[in-house]
Amino acid sequence: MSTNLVPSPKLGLLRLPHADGLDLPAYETAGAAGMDLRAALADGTPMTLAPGARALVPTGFVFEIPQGYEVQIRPRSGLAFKNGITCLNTPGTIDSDYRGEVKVLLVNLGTEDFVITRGMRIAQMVMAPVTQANVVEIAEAGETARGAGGFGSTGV
Ligand SMILES: O=c1ccn([C@H]2C[C@H](O)[C@@H](COP(=O)(O)OP(=O)(O)OP(=O)(O)O)O2)c(=O)[nH]1
Ligand SMILES: [Mg+2]
Repeated sequence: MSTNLVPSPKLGLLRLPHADGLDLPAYETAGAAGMDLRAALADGTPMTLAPGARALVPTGFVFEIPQGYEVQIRPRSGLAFKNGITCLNTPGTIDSDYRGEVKVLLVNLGTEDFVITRGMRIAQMVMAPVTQANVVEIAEAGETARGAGGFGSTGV
């Protein structure tokens, strides 16, 4: 259930045949920012990620994201802490006009094999507003106190 004061934007989820029977992503608590994504692997054919290996894991859903929004795919902290499993391209970006299956790019940064089974919650998705910039090429960039200082220029 949404606790937002403004109406929640609609996120369409198109279930693909290999997601048959899997729970829809859902907010697990009233204030959750993300919804967990499940591995839509065939039953009985788990995927093993060896240390250092990466794999694209299917979620079994096509998203219909409203224009003006994106979906970010982020790691789950429990898997990262316990198993060294994270999303290689975090945060993954799902464009509002993408109509392919959403997949999760997992990498095993741990020291043990990690076995992914059907229905396992492998990552989370956060829907967020995006602003498309009006890009203009300029001749000079306006002066600021920071100038070109960065990468630790303000000290520790
Ligand atoms: O974790 C991810 C990241 C991306 N995508 C899908 C949706 C996204 O809209 C599309 C393109 O992603 P991105 O722009 O990050 O990849 P790219 O390498 O720039 O590919 P493209 O040239 O297709 O944009 O791939 C996923 O399913 N999972
Ligand atoms: Mg791209």
